[in-house]
Amino acid sequence: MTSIDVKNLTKEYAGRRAARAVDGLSFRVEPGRVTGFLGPNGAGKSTTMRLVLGLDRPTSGTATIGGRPYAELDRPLSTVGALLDAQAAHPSRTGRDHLRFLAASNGLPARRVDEVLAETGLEPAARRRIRGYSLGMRQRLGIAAALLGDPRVLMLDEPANGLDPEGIVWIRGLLRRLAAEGRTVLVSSHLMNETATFADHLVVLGRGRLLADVPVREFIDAHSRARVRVRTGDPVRLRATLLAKGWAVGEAPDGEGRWVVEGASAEEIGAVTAREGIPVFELADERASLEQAYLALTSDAAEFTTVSQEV
Ligand SMILES: Nc1ncnc2c1ncn2[C@@H]1O[C@H](COP(=O)(O)OP(=O)(O)OP(=O)(O)O)[C@@H](O)[C@H]1O
Repeated sequence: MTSIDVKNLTKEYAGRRAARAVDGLSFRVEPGRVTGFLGPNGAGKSTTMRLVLGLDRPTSGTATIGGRPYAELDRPLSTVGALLDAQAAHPSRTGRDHLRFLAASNGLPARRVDEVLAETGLEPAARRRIRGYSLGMRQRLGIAAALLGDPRVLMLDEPANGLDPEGIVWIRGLLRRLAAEGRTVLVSSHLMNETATFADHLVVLGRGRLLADVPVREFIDAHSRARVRVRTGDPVRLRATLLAKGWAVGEAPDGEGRWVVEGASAEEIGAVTAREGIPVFELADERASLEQAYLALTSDAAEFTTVSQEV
């Protein structure tokens, strides 16, 4: 089983303000699931990926793939495939030549080029020069390159960037399939709701530190409060009754007489309104989105509370 292990990893960049891009970071990325790697701009996601791939040296700590540093892997492209910068391919080459070059220089069979071109839907553009590729096509080419060695581990930095809606559906399916095949899949993103559509697990960074290492569902439950949406024929009495019971009531944005009650369940509100004889036309639990939970966690940068899960 090939996991990514980051232990006490720290990276300081020399400069005017010696900043810690990564600060004492420890987490493990497990095989067989998609791990979403989240955090605001500058949180340290790309730096962490670069350190795992041996593209940068850590100030302290270790990053290993299957227990070994990247530099010690015998056939790196067959162990880990990465998409870091979709602009990295040479613009005057065709997509196919770019992949052929990568395959030849890494001792990979040429048939893999056709396989990954088919996998990423790039066959029609394979003989065109990369300079004419759209951002979405460059992303697909970067993903094709990552898949070339049929690796057990994939690390993709914002793979959905520039993809059209069809491309987004495609990448979701691809990520799910790669995980179902038992591969280790780490995917960074800014888009929380998007990440929830494909990730099983989350690693969240803030200012280079670990904020959360949890299953997606547990993350939402831990960081969002229950709330209920209720529509009534007697809003004045409903509001007064709920406030008297200590619930926070705010008017719902639809302006059609629906109220949102924070920190309550539909059962609780149903019981109260039945007891008080307040007519209720609608009553529903609302699920807080991952976006809300994520913002709640990262907005308070001072509160670096770590929610970790033993693995
Ligand atoms: N080569 C470098 N020299 C100096 N500082 C750097 C360098 N690379 C990154 N940093 C700094 O390290 C911090 C982390 O950046 P990083 O790119 O890893 O974050 P990120 O989470 O990937 O952000 P984004 O989502 O914006 O890509 C930032 O403050 C950034 O300015």
